[in-house]
Amino acid sequence: MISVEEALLKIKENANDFNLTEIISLEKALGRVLAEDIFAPISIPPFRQSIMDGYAICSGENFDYKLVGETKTGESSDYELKSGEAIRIFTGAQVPETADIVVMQEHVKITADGIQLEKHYNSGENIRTMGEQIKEGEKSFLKGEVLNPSALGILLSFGVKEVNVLKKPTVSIIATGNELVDAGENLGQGQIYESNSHVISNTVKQKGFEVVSVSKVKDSLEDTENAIQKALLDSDIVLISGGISVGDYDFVGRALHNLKIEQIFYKVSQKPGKPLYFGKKDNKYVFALPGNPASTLTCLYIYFFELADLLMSRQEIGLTKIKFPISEALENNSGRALFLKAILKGDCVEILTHQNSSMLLSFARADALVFIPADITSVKKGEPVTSFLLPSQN
Ligand SMILES: Nc1nc2c(c(=O)[nH]1)N[C@H]1C(S)=C(S)[C@@H](COP(=O)(O)OP(=O)(O)OC[C@H]3O[C@@H](n4cnc5c(N)ncnc54)[C@H](O)[C@@H]3O)O[C@H]1N2
Ligand code: MOO
Repeated sequence: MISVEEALLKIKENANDFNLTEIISLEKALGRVLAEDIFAPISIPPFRQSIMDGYAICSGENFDYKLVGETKTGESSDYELKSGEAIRIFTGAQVPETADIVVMQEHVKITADGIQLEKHYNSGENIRTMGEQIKEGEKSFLKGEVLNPSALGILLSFGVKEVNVLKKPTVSIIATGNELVDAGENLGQGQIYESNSHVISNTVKQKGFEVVSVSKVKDSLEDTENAIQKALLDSDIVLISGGISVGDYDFVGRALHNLKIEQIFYKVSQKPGKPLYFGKKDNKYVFALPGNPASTLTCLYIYFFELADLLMSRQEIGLTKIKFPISEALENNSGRALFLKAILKGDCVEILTHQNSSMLLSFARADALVFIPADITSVKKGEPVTSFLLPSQN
């Protein structure tokens, strides 16, 4: 059995095998991660631009300027102005090479053959120079940056239509167990309604990944093997619920072995979620999540989120960790690390009741998972404890 820290390290060591990229249109690129550096194909702005509505002048000896033409926004402007000449110009319009100042229209008087300035202007005023924001050829974005609306705005202003991003892994879900019945069906003796596949699917979507298939299998080696094999063809990550413990009808471990999935780890010294399995085949990943609902969800938040963020080259990996003083003392005699459902109250974190791995209700109300390392047997009231903040649950 390995420690939580070792398990997270093993995920990190194995996450770089994925590294797949795809070219997508900018319309679909919000929130995606750049797969390569981007160099500006053109300067921004691409020409000298007027910042104001007014007059572009070629500065002269006095305040009087002769008006010789006009450039509207969107037109090219190749006036060859001589000192003392001006053209009418508008915000965003091209300033001719021979003009060195744009004068706001509020600061001029109209004269018989042109304009008279009412104040002194310095050379370059009210002109955006070409490439003022970004020069052609400049490295504008780095591999790994997330494309937010403004980044996409810049790419559009480059005239770009497509972008090379990291491929988002796709996910398949398999729920195992003879006892499972879908909501709406009759519940026989010994049966329970199936919930894990939905919890997993919603948590995967919360992370922004696509679920491409959800299947349910009975406790049979053949069915389990077939379902895993199909899921590996359909998707990049396979998440299996239940059947990973040591019972006679827990077939997931044997199925994974028969399918020659490379086991990276099995069993983590933690509560809940001890029989967690992580493996890979080529650049596909498999988590077999212990079937108890709170174990399944804890393992998703701690380990699947870690893998997901690593595969997407995110800057922040896994749930945000903050230390808060604990509101009551606690004991840990399990010999395993604990992940405890907790709420934030004032400046403190309070451990909720109903922590059993079968209990999901406390999770529904939790803000955080408090982590108590395996070697810590007691924590005093007020001691700071590591708290993994849960993503907003709505
Ligand atoms: N002899 C031992 N027995 C067990 C051990 C052990 O070390 N030695 N570990 C226990 C721990 S810890 C856990 S956790 C469970 C995990 O077992 P499995 O992953 O094989 O899960 P199942 O037995 O299939 O299910 C456990 C529990 O969860 C319910 N369940 C399963 N799937 C769903 C679902 N899709 N929706 C809702 N609920 C589900 C299932 O009915 C069981 O009650 O093993 C212990 N045993
Ligand atoms: O490790 Mo299990 O998830 O405690 O019930």
